[in-house]
Amino acid sequence: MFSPPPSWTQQLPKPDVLRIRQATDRQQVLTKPPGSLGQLEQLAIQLSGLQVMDQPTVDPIQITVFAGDHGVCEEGVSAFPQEVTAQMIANFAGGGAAISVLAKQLGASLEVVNLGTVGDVPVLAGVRNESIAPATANLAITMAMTEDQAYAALTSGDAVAERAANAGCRLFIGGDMGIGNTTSAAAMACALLNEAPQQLVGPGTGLDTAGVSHKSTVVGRALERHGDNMDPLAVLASLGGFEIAGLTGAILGCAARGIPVLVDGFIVSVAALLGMRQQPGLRDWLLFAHRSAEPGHARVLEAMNANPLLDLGMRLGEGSGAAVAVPLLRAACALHNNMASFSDAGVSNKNATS
Ligand SMILES: Cc1cc2ncn([C@H]3O[C@H](COP(=O)(O)O)[C@@H](O)[C@H]3O)c2cc1C
Ligand SMILES: O=C(O)c1cccnc1
Repeated sequence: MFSPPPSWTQQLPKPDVLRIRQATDRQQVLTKPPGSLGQLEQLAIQLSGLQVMDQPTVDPIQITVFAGDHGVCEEGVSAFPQEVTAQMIANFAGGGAAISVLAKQLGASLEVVNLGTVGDVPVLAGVRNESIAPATANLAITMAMTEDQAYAALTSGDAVAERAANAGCRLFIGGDMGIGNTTSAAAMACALLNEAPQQLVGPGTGLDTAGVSHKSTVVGRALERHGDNMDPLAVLASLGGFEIAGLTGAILGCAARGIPVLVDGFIVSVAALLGMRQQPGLRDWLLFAHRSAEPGHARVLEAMNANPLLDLGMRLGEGSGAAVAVPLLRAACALHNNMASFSDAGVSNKNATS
């Protein structure tokens, strides 16, 4: 009955080669030794190619936090109780969550898409209730969701991208809220990367050593049930979360509509990895903000050949690490767009012979 959004299967656009060449040439003639702005140069060039703009910009920014609860919480895999998911949705809307503060500081638009929580979520400004079910099923013992539920979550994510494109968004940041989601993301990453749970399972919100060991056992049971099927939809339905599926749908949907995506931490990276397994061309559209302290993130980044901008020991989710990296992208664009060239400024360029 349900089907995936078009961005799940249709060819994604590619970066504009002409803009990439022009932006690369421009970086060579700005008043600095070539390459001296390091990754900031590459960021501006990538954004110019993706946005098909001579003067790249990251504004306006859309931040969307996807929320969903996880049946696997009944295995005792999180340091926090499940009702926190719904309570945090109210906190996002009330302005008190980390991402609320950061979005306000950046002047970015923030919305929450609730794909299903155990706790009640009242009608709140800035929160869309698109509940699929109160929670996923316990992935340690059964499929987390049906294929139809996975399609519904992917479609909610795609609709976020559609609204962002209609609003003229130039940069998308996805965030996650779902107690238990580091278990789901670790299980998905193990399945996609053929890794053992011990390699990718970490403390999440703050489990102690015994807690992490128990969580690894739970992920191991899930992987045994799941088998070695690496098909992205199968991995998502079997081991995923509604909010992770929503993130994948939004990330693919943004790429399909020409919007670059600044990837946050462990959870969002696993959603992006899943999207890349379905659509390898997605990689072009991703910028990587930070390396989360959640230990599995490094391996997931490596699988995407990603070298993130920041390593601040953050491990929150919500899109917070991506939000913190936005000023670097703004700096990259400002430098690219506003620096003088050697000829404009009358500065002697590098000796042709040296
Ligand atoms: C108050 C609070 C705010 C959060 N914001 C994001 N997370 C993050 O932590 C959770 C994942 O960790 P685990 O798998 O250990 O439950 C997710 O909700 C994630 O978004 C939070 C967690 C808490 C407790
Ligand atoms: O890096 C993340 O996305 C993360 C880490 C811990 C808890 N929640 C999210």
